[in-house]
Order: sequence, then C-alpha cells, then structure tokens
Amino acid sequence: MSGVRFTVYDFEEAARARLDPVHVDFIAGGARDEITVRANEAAFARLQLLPRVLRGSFERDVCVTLFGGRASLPILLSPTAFHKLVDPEGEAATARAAAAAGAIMIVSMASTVAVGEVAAAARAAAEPGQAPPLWFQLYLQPDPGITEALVRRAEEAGCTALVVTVDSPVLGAGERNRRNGFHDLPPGMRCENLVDLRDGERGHIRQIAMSPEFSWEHVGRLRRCTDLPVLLKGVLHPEDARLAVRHGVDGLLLSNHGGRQLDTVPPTLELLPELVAAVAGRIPIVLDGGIRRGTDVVKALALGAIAVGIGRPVMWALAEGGEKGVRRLLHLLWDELDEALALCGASGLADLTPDLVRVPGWGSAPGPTVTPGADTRRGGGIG
Ligand SMILES: Cc1cc2nc3c(=O)[nH]c(=O)nc-3n(C[C@H](O)[C@H](O)[C@H](O)COP(=O)(O)O)c2cc1C
Ligand SMILES: CC(C)CC(=O)C(=O)O
Repeated sequence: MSGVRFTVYDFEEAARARLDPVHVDFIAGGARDEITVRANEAAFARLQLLPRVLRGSFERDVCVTLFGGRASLPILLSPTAFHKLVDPEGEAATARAAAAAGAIMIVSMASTVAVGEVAAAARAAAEPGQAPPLWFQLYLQPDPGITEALVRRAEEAGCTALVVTVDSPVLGAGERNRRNGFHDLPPGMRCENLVDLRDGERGHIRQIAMSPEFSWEHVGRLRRCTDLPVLLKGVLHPEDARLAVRHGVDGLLLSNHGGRQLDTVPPTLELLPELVAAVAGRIPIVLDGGIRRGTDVVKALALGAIAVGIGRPVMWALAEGGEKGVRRLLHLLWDELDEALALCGASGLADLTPDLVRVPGWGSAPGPTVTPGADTRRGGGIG
C-alpha cells in the first residue's frame, strides 16, 4: 500500500496519486492567487541556521509543556476539517496516531467524527495512564448558545484547551473549490460536532456560520464561559496580539490559515519576531504555516515560538496510509527535528535561541525586535 516515505513531500506525492483531484485541490489550495500559501514555505527556505559546535549531547529532549499538559514533541496537529474525505476512519485514525506519538491534536470544529469519539480513539491509543493531549478548535457562532454548546462538547470529551479561529469573518475564496464546484461534503459525511445543534442543512459546509461582526466582547464572553485555556488562531497584527493579552487570552496560534483566508498576508515566520515582542513573554505563541522539515521547527522555536503546527502534511499522510501514515509522518518529523538539534549543538529546545537564525546578508538574527540571547518564549504563564 505504501512505499518508503523519506520526507513530508513523499507523503504529498503519494496522497495526490490516490485522492480525487477535487479533494487534492481542497487540501493544497489557498485563497485567490495563493501567494501566501507559497510564501509560508519560502520564508523558511530563506532563513539560514548558524549552528554552535562542541556543546551537544546524546540525549536530546524535545518534550514541551503547554498549559500544564506535556507533549512528546513540539509539533502539534493544527485543526484541519473533513478527515473522512481522505480516510474512512477520519479524525479517529488521526487521533490514534497523534496519541501514540504523544503529540497534541487540535480537533477541528468541522471534524467528520464527533469530538467525543475522537477523544475515545485517542484515549485507547495513548500510553497507559497518559491523558492524550487533545484541544478543540472552534469558530464563534452568532448564536451564543451554539458556541457554548460546542464548548461543553469539547469539555465533556476531555479537551484541555480551546482554539478560537478569528481570521474568518467570511470564508476565504478558494478559487480551486469554486472552479471544481466543491461546496459540500459527499453523501454520508457531515460535520459531526454540529449535529443536533442547529436545525436544517445538516452536514453542509456552510452550516458553520461566519460573521464579520464578532468583536473582543465575544472573546471575553467565551473566556468567561469556560475554565479551559483559550488560544486565538489567526491574530497577525501586533496590536491585536496585545489586545489578546489584555482580554485574558492564554495563548496565540500564529497562523494565516495556511494561506486560505486573506491572500498576500505575510508568511507567519516573518511575523513571529514582532508578535513575540508584542506579547513579551506573557503568553506562549504556537506557529503554523509551511512547516515541512525539522529545520523549519528549529527556526520557529529559535525565534520564540513554543511549538509549531502542521496542517496539510497531516492530511497527506492520512490519505497515504491512514493511522499508520500519520504515525510515520510524526516519527519522520521527530527524527528530522532531533537531527537538526544535534547539528545545531542543542541538547534540548531551550538551546534554540535567536542567534542560531540568520537572514542572508544581515549578519544577525531577523526582526527588529529580537536580540540574540533574549528568551521571550519561556516567560511567565506557560506550563
Ligand atoms: C484541508 C484544510 C482544512 C483546514 N481546516 C481548518 C479548520 O477547520 N479550522 C481552522 O482553524 N483551520 C483550518 N485549516 C488551517 C490549518 O489549521 C493550518 O492553519 C494550516 O493548514 C497550516 O498551514 P500548513 O498547511 O502549511 O501546515 C485547514 C487547512 C487545511 C489545509
Ligand atoms: C471552513 C472550514 C470548514 C474549513 C477550513 O477552515 C478550511 O478549509 O480552511
């Protein structure tokens, strides 16, 4: 079924060969000209690493503690919708692979397996006695009762954090989907978390309401309706990062939605130093968008992210080999990260400092606000 996969790109190639091209477009595609989609990966390629020598160790620790929960690697599974499009077991298969690897999975509100069932699958696959780290992503809904009901479902399932996606006042224009006429899930699949929350149109993609009228007041209301840590996904402007801290948000997932919302926004990696400076160690920042290599993880962490997320690679791996595919993907990235740490003279994530990263020709770490040696990542409030 599946040959040897040496890189993330091998999973993509194999997945493309077996999936319906319409679904390939849904996964690979972005908004409009897909400029940001390409920019995310290109930003990592542009940055250089400047390793230290003669200071490594045989044992390299890549564990990370986030909101009191421990993960075996600083690579999260960012929320992606509709896993059943690529594998009959959908998010349950993904969750088993993530739990077995000790990786945090962020379940999408638009999952095709209900979050309670995803959690049960994760529990069954986790190391005995270990609670699998599962977070839940949601879009605020105009009816606050629906938002709250979703929060309760996530809490009851045992999710340990909520990720509120705030970059979608309207749905980004995926022109590939428009050309392909891909607007609905195929028969037999639906957004299971929304079942029985709203009448009519069950399973329809547009069942998730998006609204440009959400404000910080809604974030405040959500903050008050749960004790779970709340992260915002999709804050890009440093002023909004400061507002997030002021509104009691517990963390940021610095994301441009993989280039699927507003096209031509900067790659997330380029924004990282500014956002790290804006939150000044008060809350942790996870970054996603374009992570394809262990060295990409090293660059993001060196510049102040506490962890990173992967989106498309998970979909490709799930399509390629189901649960086993995702397991192999996570192992491969863990292996690349471990090797990159060794080659950088790092024995753990704490050794990844901004001075290890350079912009060609600059002669110093990128970003006007990052000073070599400064460690804004491990400030207060984390862990
Ligand atoms: C197929 C697909 C579905 C996605 N679904 C969601 C979603 O339901 N909610 C969300 O907040 N982000 C969603 N995203 C965005 C991802 O969470 C993530 O930000 C992005 O994929 C990261 O970039 P990468 O694909 O380059 O790793 C989706 C992305 C893809 C590719
Ligand atoms: C709109 C969601 C259902 C999925 C999503 O966020 C995406 O496809 O990027």
